[in-house]
Amino acid sequence: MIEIKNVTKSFSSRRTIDHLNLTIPHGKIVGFLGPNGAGKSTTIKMMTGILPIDEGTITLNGYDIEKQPMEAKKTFGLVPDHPDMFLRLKGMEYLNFIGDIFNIPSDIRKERIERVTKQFSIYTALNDYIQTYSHGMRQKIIVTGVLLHDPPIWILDEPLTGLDPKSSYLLKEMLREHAEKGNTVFFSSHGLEVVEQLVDEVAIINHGKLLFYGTLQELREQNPSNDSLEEVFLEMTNDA
Ligand SMILES: Nc1ncnc2c1ncn2[C@@H]1O[C@H](COP(=O)(O)OP(=O)(O)OP(=O)(O)O)[C@@H](O)[C@H]1O
Repeated sequence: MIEIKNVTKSFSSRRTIDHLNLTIPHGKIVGFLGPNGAGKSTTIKMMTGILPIDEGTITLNGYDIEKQPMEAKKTFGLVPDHPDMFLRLKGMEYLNFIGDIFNIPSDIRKERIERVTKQFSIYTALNDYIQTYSHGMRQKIIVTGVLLHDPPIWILDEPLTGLDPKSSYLLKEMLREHAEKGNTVFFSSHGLEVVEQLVDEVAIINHGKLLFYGTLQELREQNPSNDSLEEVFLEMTNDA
């Protein structure tokens, strides 16, 4: 479970996140929607301890990300929007680094790395430098790292951008399976079709404020005059 309580964040006195309250429960896939600049990545960066919070608190499975960062960080895996990290490591070195940090026994490590990287078709690239990987391959190596330590909470910032259809399908299956086991999956997306296929609930923000949180069914019931999720979304986030 992720609990965001009254969180505010400003950049150079411009308020980007404005008293945001949101609880992401166990056992659900929650999609995080909002137009460009709405504050999705900023929220995810505060959730994961990358950016400090100005006001309010964020807890992950009960651990405060600012007061108990070590405990909180053990409970989640993050797939960031720009997967351009550890470029000077080879794929296998990166995965072993993750395995060492999270004390994953070598037999489990070997089995998970082999299984997931073969599914993602990056097994044969594990001895290449991440620098040489495409955007999609970089995403896949980070997702493999998350699956390697298998934390209860998965947080993903636009995870499907740049993935080929097979990998995108596979990742969606993995997200569903993770939530079905009672875990928490929270991902931001601009792909409304993906959201419609995958999520149990959606959170919609604009200008750092929560506009809606609930199921797609509830969203439709609240907006009966619009036929599609696209129309609901456009009307809800229309600034004109
Ligand atoms: N480090 C920063 N310094 C100054 N302003 C920032 C910083 N990070 C984000 N912002 C601003 O905060 C606002 C929200 O940005 P954010 O990246 O959270 O939006 P987003 O919803 O993820 O957008 P997108 O869908 O385009 O990725 C934007 O106006 C952005 O310019």
